[in-house]
Amino acid sequence: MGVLVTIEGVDGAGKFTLSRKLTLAWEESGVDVVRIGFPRYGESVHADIAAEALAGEHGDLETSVNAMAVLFALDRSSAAAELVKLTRRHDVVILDRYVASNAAYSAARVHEDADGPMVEWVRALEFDRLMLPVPDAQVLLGVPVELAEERARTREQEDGSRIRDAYERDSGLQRRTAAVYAGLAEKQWMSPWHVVDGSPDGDLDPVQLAATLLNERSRGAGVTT
Ligand SMILES: Nc1ncnc2c1ncn2[C@@H]1O[C@H](COP(=O)(O)OP(=O)(O)OP(=O)(O)O)[C@@H](O)[C@H]1O
Ligand SMILES: Cc1cn([C@H]2C[C@H](O)[C@@H](COP(=O)(O)O)O2)c(=O)[nH]c1=O
Repeated sequence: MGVLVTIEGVDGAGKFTLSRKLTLAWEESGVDVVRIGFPRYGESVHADIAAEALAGEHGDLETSVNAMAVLFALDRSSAAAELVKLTRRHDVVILDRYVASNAAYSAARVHEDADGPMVEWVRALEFDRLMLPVPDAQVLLGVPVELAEERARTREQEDGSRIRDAYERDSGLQRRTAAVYAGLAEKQWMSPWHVVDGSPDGDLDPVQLAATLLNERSRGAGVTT
């Protein structure tokens, strides 16, 4: 079995960029890696409806925290069998966002923390009911929220197809989401977490991180909730 690794963080933190650097580092050392990003826009109707809701379509759908979370969860559910298969066939499967995104954003939307009922609801829905595979390791890419917001704004100006959605425009939500993520990492929610500093003066070394993550399966992932 390969290692199932996730990258988590607020919007604009640099998750996609980091997942590419990690993928490159693994490939350069001969590790067989596959990368998947959630939500799976263009591949999953649930993901596309969620994106449309965040862009203002579908009436009051976006106002329901649980309905949005169920859409994101169903997107993952329809990829569950494939995830298990990929983890058997490759050394590493790296996911850009996964279940912890739903836990962090949903809890933040209802002003709860990592110990609240929303995080437990997401855990029961996705891991118990939908039986999604539990990651071997989760990486929290920490950057100051102001920097992440600035990056998302710049990306919007440079790429007309990346218009900021309702969550990205909500500074309070981004701050609360960062706090819930910190709480999930602190309690090592579901699997070991690695908190890395993605700020410009941080000491993030993708090559070193890639090596550390590769060892997670052999370390034997302990599960805490
Ligand atoms: N280390 C970095 N230094 C400078 N700019 C960066 C860095 N990492 C990412 N960026 C830039 O910040 C923007 C957001 O990065 P990226 O798309 O990787 O973030 P993300 O966390 O995947 O975003 P989202 O969750 O909103 O899709 C991009 O324009 C990217 O080029
Ligand atoms: C996967 C997932 C995502 N979200 C949130 C996080 C973002 O604000 C939006 C869209 O995701 P993207 O990475 O910016 O394309 O949705 C969420 O609340 N729950 C999830 O499971």
